[in-house]
Amino acid sequence: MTAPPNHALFLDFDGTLVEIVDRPDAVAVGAGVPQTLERLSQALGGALAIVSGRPIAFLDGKLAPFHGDAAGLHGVERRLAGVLHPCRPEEHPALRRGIAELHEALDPIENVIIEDKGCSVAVHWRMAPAEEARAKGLLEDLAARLGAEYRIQHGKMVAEILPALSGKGRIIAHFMESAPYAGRRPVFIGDDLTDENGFETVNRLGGVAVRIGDGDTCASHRLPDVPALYATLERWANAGGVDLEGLPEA
Ligand SMILES: O=P(O)(O)OC[C@H]1O[C@H](O[C@H]2O[C@H](CO)[C@@H](O)[C@H](O)[C@H]2O)[C@H](O)[C@@H](O)[C@@H]1O
Repeated sequence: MTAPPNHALFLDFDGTLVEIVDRPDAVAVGAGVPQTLERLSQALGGALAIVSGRPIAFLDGKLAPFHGDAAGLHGVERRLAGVLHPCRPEEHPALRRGIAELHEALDPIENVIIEDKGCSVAVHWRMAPAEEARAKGLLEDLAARLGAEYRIQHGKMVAEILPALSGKGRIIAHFMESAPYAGRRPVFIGDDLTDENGFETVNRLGGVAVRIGDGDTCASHRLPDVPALYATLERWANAGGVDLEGLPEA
């Protein structure tokens, strides 16, 4: 069956294109998935973007040789049609000082991980669940001191501080105003709280949201897990585009 050539596809990374693992740097993309993404991107006329909380440089390292459109740090940085708008850590001096303070407070605590992403910072307690309250408390204190230019984003056993003008919904809407996305129907696939904001946007734009795994969601459709997504992407690449028929409802 040939899929109609009218979709734009947005894909989250952690929990969607890779399984959730204990250490943020230990994620691994399935064999052949970057090639599938490349074929699917070509079938969609380039209207395929990775939309993640990770830095774009990290995504590039994990997804090579795929090097398509991407939004990193929940939209703080973006690459569209090969043009990169990077995040600039030097524009965030107060955040940088705050990250140094977080290191002082949290480095002595075993298995709490600080992920410094330049213009944002995530604190992970997956390997130290008893430290959740302390980690969140320190981040909330720092966010309060940083003021209205920053916000907190909660995720799976992680919380992060980001520039306030970030969000997956906002960046998906931005991509949808530009070629080759404009005029297409957006489809966004993700797994986490951070993706619900993107789901709301594609719903508003008449698109389709797909949640990976369990949990309350405003997505209309659901896939059970990462392998099910891999199979779906492969099927779509072979069909020449996104085909929503048969996708389970949420
Ligand atoms: O927007 P995403 O691509 O889904 O990224 C969201 C955050 O995901 C990462 O953390 C999550 O995955 C880790 C690796 O599996 C896991 O150890 C952690 O518990 C999860 O919360 C990533 O490390 C963050 O930077 C992303 O913002």
